[in-house]
Amino acid sequence: MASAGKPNLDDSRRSMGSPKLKARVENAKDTLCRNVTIYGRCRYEDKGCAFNHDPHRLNSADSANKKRFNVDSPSFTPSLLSSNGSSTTKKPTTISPKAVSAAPFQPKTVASRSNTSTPARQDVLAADWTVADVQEFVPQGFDASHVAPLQGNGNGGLASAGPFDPFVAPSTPLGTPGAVSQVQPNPYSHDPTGTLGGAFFANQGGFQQPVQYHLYAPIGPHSQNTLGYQKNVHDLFLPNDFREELQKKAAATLQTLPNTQLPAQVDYFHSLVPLDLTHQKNATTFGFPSWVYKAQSSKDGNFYALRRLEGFRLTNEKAIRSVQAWKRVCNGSVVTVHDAFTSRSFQDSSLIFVTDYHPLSKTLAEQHLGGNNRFQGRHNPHIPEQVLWSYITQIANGLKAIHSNGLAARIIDASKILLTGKNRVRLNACAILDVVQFDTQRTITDLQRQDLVNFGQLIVTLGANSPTVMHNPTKSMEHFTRAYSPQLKNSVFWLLGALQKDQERNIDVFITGISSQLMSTFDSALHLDDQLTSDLSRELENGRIVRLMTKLNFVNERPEYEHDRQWSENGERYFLKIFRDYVFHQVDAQGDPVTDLGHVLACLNKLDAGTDEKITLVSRDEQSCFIVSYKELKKALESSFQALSKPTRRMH
Ligand SMILES: Nc1ncnc2c1ncn2[C@@H]1O[C@H](COP(=O)(O)OP(=O)(O)OP(=O)(O)O)[C@@H](O)[C@H]1O
Repeated sequence: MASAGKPNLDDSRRSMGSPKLKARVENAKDTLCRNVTIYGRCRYEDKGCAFNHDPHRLNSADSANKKRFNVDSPSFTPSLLSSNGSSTTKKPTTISPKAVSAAPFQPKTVASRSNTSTPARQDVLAADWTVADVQEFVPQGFDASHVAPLQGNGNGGLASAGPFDPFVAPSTPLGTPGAVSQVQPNPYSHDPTGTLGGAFFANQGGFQQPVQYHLYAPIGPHSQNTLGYQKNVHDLFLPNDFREELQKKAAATLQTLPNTQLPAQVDYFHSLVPLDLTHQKNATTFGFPSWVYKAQSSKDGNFYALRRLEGFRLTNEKAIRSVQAWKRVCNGSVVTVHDAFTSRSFQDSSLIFVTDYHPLSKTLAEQHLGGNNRFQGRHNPHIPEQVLWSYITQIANGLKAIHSNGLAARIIDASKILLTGKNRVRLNACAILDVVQFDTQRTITDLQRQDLVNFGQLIVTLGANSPTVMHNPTKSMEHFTRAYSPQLKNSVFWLLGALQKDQERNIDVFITGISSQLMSTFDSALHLDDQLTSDLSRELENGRIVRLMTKLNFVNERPEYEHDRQWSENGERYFLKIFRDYVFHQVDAQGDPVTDLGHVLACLNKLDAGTDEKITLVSRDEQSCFIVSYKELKKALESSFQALSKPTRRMH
């Protein structure tokens, strides 16, 4: 009930000189910092955090301090509790002060993903040789788990390597001392420890308390020419096409193939689904027919791509050891290699390579050349120069990582480069020739120069939209010169001449030569990053609101409490019941339902934030009318939910 005699306890409007505020700052010293409770320590302890960081000091404090955990406690949850905000024309309603101690919503159990989706490993079809069998010297205490992402994550899995934020002092060591230098921390990644991502309890970092979670600040980029009335509900959520793409990728990842002839188990993989579009045996690339499958790992429950080389017999155990070096190539332009082993699961002797799986990816040949020589007559659209430069930049990035690891890609072919997103390419099927043609006499420098030549031929082939264009080099170069800028032509010519010994030609020199194009591709990547951040911020609210609605629905309309006056028709639950009508069941002047998503989101956000704004709630029979603040509703919801979570507290 809105009691006239009580002061208005609206903190946000208080002046700094308020005696109550001063008392709060005093009290903070006696309040254990919530960062200490949650994380064990507060990184702002020496940087001005006003709260107490020594639990012992708190324990020894006199009992008067304990009394300070009351409505004035400067905690994260708005804890002002009084009957000042509500009024009823029928019966006075108060909220129990116990609501103040209501804990925040925590899901009770979190099922481990691998526990639910992963059957136990069965070692019935053990392989003859695996990379893991053949131990190799690993320099400086290298920990493979730091560089082996389980799924491609767009930045080559660096997120798992303990990214480094140059603006934040690290709270934990970045990795084992002496970790291999190739595993560079990504300065653009977010703090994976979550220490900054969660609620920020101390009065630090410019946050005002309470944090106004219901305030929306749209993050750019914004479309320039839209007026207010042109906005619609889609502006609040992920763009439809992006959502659709993510859903299709998830569906492809989870696809299974019942009644398949494929083996049920290949070493530690199961649920194989073929990814090849044709059943034609093609041994041109590797010297053996190769097949690609999606499969789920029994070790970690994740999905991988398995490439099988049919009929391969391993004669030299050192050959498969060469894959160890590939496991260390962790780059956004290379499909990460995880493992290799021989297997008899396909009733033959096969060599299996395990790599990242990129759902719904196509090869560049499928995208631009009409598949593998199959539809040569088909007209393929011309690839714009900017797209070619983007491919060149990404492939150069991949080659740089490969060459600086002392390796060579050996296959740079349109049929072995994956398009995993819009204009996003990754070198695939690396490592295979290192095993299959282990006995090659060519030096690594020679193979790296050959990579550059293959790279040049790939660009000419793509530029001409024809897989056979390199059969007639003069004609193809003439075409390329006509269709593209001199800078692009010169770069490609330089690559094609990489085997000439006249001058030093390596990937570093090439990258220096195309630096202006690197900047433009980098800028596009930054724009994409901005766009994705903006899209992500729209989704930010959804998670919170789902949790809030879940809580509301837990509390409202429980049949087992139907005759419990304490539960549904009395006290705080009654507010919530009428509040539910206020949010979802409003009708307009004609009695038609109001389905205004904006109203729902605004109400729920205010509820989540516990604002001081008051609303009028009218019961369905129009006999009761409450004026109640969101702050009180929030407390009512918290305490009702707590009562549900703790059965012993039930009132019957
Ligand atoms: N790591 C991967 N993740 C997802 N899909 C992949 C992966 N590797 C290959 N694929 C898909 O599997 C299919 C077959 O790949 P493959 O490399 O065998 O190409 P191909 O066009 O069949 O060439 P070839 O005729 O030489 O075998 C392609 O559609 C490709 O997009």
